[in-house]
Amino acid sequence: MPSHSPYLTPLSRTPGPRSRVLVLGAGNFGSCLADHLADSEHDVFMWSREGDLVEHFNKHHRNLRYLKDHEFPKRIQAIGPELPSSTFIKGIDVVLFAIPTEGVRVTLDKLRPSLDANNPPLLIFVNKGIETSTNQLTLEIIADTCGKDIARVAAFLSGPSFAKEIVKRQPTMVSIASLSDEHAEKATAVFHQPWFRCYTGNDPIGVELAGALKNVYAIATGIADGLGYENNTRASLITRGLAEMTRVGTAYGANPLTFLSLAGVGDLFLTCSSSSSRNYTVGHRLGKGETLEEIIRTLGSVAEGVTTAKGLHAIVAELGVEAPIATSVYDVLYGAGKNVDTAVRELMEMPPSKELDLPEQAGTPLRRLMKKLGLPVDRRLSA
Ligand SMILES: NC(=O)C1=CN([C@@H]2O[C@H](COP(=O)(O)OP(=O)(O)OC[C@H]3O[C@@H](n4cnc5c(N)ncnc54)[C@H](O)[C@@H]3O)[C@@H](O)[C@H]2O)C=CC1
Ligand SMILES: O=C(CO)COP(=O)(O)O
Repeated sequence: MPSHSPYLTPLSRTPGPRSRVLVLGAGNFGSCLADHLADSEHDVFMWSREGDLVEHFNKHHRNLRYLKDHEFPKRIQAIGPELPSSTFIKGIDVVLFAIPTEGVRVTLDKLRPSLDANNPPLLIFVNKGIETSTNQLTLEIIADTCGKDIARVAAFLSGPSFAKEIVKRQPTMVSIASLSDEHAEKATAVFHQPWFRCYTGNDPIGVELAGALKNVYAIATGIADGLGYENNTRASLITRGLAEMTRVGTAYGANPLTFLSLAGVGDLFLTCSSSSSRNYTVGHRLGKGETLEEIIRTLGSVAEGVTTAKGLHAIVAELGVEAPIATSVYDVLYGAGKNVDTAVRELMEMPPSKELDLPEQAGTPLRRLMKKLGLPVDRRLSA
């Protein structure tokens, strides 16, 4: 059972349909969601590419490297390091991708021959990033690797959800979006519990962009905090970060309201204001004077904002939108050693501008994607 404070009443489970779920990735988030799903009485198989972790997990019901203090339910079976066979996958109802974005394409490529395009398992993605080699979001990667039938029904779960709090059954709320309303509802039925409320939506591109971009702004607030700036600065960066995210998202074709959702401002606020966030921590340590190489070497876990800052920089250039905070983060991480203090000063010395402005031309990347998927663009487009 999860370890609650004795003063908190644990929320009880709501019985629901039982599924056979394959969780890909046994890091912080994969193992935390495997725990949640097993506690929701699903049959859970958790794949890891780390053979020693698999062996140790099945013997001791503990994860060798992540969430080390937590004892996992015995009904989770770890598998790996090889990906499961086609026959195994044919018996699976839900495949949950909980690996970093950089690993999604190659994993989908390997799984594709096992996926029946006419009757695929429900595919749910929780990664929050932009692929660096293509500057694509995961929905675009799915369309490339698996084709339109699978991309049209993929679902995306995102929102303010630190793994270490979910395993303690702290009340948590997330967004689940898909181009298919039916599949967003199916994914919700798999995850929803009184301690883990899921809200459905039909803007997966907005949900994905919000989840990926907030990591870059968390690096920015971490830098400011690390430098010694205080609450006014952090609140201002979060708010201007939200304006930037909404502007980029709208130009991409997302619904601007998505940035006011759990996946949007909810996760932005969480990640930009807590030292539990790896992305915030990267920024904080940069602000304190450490080098990026040293931070990455010792972090022990992925901070997607570091790679996403590159993809975002390219998208901002392609769409021609203003994103000064994202540009500053990119310059600090990759721009000829720009000093963090200089980056903050340059932001503060920009000329005054309108507070809320959305781009007039919206949706080119989304139009491209919807055309590829053979779907109408009208109700998805923000402007
Ligand atoms: N930790 C958290 O609280 C949350 C994490 N996320 C997102 O979930 C994704 C995974 O994050 P974490 O589990 O926290 O990361 P982690 O660093 O704790 O674990 C990553 C896992 O993925 C595996 N992995 C890494 N690269 C891989 C590849 N190329 N192919 C196959 N497996 C690979 C690792 O072996 C490890 O099992 C990220 O996109 C993150 O932004 C989303 C919400 C909350
Ligand atoms: O996305 C997260 C919580 O919702 C986790 O954030 P970090 O990856 O910065 O730890």
